[in-house]
This record gives sequence, structure tokens and C-alpha cells, in this order.
Amino acid sequence: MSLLQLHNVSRRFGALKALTDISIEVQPGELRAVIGPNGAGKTTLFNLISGFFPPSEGQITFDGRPIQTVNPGELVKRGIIRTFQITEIFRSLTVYENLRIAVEVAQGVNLRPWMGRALRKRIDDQVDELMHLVKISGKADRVTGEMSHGDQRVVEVGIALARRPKLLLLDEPTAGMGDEETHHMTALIRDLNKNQGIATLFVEHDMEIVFGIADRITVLDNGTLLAEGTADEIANNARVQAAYLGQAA
Ligand SMILES: Nc1ncnc2c1ncn2[C@@H]1O[C@H](COP(=O)(O)OP(=O)(O)OP(=O)(O)O)[C@@H](O)[C@H]1O
Repeated sequence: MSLLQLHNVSRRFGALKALTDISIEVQPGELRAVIGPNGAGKTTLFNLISGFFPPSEGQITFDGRPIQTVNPGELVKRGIIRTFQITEIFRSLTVYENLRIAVEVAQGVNLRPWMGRALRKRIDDQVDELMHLVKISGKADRVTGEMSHGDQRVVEVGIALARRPKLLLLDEPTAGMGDEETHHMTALIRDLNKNQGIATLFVEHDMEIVFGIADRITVLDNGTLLAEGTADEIANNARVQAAYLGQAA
């Protein structure tokens, strides 16, 4: 069964058709890139999947249940977790503190005035595990606001993982990063997908990254689904070359 299914989904803003008749299926454990020229509808697609607004038409199914009218908070509980282009961290807190809050919130224990030793140990272990997963243990005591943009985004991914996502939505995960940071983030996305089996959809403008790590690629153009397939299929697709890659070259 597909993890996520969009069936004939459209979204209009007044007279503007941001997405038209989109049908997509994402399998569990898949790493998929969503690409397309500016204004193609990538962000609108993410907004629909994460419940920021409903489709004008069509159905969206996640984990076998319709979600097109489910609100973002409930979708987070069901396992759809999204990170944004703008980092969402507590800048005055350390890496450890940020991740600890994320774990406590995810566990529903953040407002407890007192925590038993066993629970505290479990939370501590999860924070350690998260830092290990995103490979930031060595910077646990750094104040996040003073870290590089790349490191901040890594912390943000850690925060997202605290929710134990079934589907991770990454909005331009390497935007604004230098070469080394880009390499680190790209390796992290691939490792999380391969080792943790987290299905991941990411919007990315850097074609080297897209073609380097994605299992499948969805190409949007002007609100329509232009093509979908493996990296090889997309690279050899004449319509994609004409509409997008040719333009980018
Ligand atoms: N909330 C909104 N209200 C009105 N129009 C919108 C809204 N969100 C998106 N649009 C329009 O929908 C179209 C698709 O926009 P969208 O942001 O989804 O494209 P995109 O592929 O993410 O572009 P970019 O790569 O530039 O971020 C654009 O014409 C945009 O102006």
C-alpha cells in the first residue's frame, strides 16, 4: 500500500490554478525529489500534504486514511513532519536543549513540573540518539543561534525526527549552504532514508543533489505533473529537458 496518495488533486487561488489534476503515489521508505521551475507548484504541493490548506478538488490519502481536511497539528501526530526554508529553532538555546524540548513535546511531557528518574533517563537517551542520528553530538553545548546556517538546519532535522516521522517533508534542505554543509546535509538525508527507512519528499533546486540521491523524481511545471520516474528516466525525458533542465542549463 502506498504511504501517500494524491488522487486528481487541484488547488486554485482565485482564478490562479497553482496545481491541476495531480496524482502521485509515494511508497514507504521512498526518497523522492520534487522539482520544477519557479512557480511550478512545489510549495503548494507541500502545503496540501501538510494540511496548511485543503485541495480545491481531489483526495489525499496518508497511511490508508483520507487527510485532505485534516489540520496540520493532527497530521504531525499521524507522522507527516515538515521542515521549512526558514529555520525553526530556539536560537538562544543549545543544541541539546533544543532537541530535549523537541523530544519532551513529542512525548507530551514538556509541561510536567516533575519527572521521574526512569522517564528522565528515557528522554535523555532519545536526545542522545537524535544527536547521534544527525551527527551533531560533538556540538551538543553550542548555542544554536551562534552556529552556522548548515548546522542550524541539521538541528532542525533533528527536531523533526523527534516526532518519529513516517513521512518527512524537506523544503529546500540545502538552501543557502556552502559546499561542505551541502554535502553533510545531503549525506544526512540519504542516511536517514536508507538506515531509518523514513519516507522523504524534498524540494530541491540543486540538480546534482536531486539526481545524486533521489529514488524517484516528480517534476512539476506550471501546476501540472510533467513527469515522474527514476533519475535516469527523468534525465532522458525530452519534455523535462525542454521545460526545465534545458532552461536551467
Ligand atoms: N497562498 C497563495 N495565494 C495565492 N497564490 C499562491 C499562494 N501560494 C502559491 N500561490 C501561487 O501558486 C503558484 C505556485 O506557487 P508555489 O509557491 O507553489 O511554486 P513553487 O514551485 O514552490 O515556486 P518556487 O520554486 O519559486 O518556490 C504561483 O503562481 C504562486 O504565486
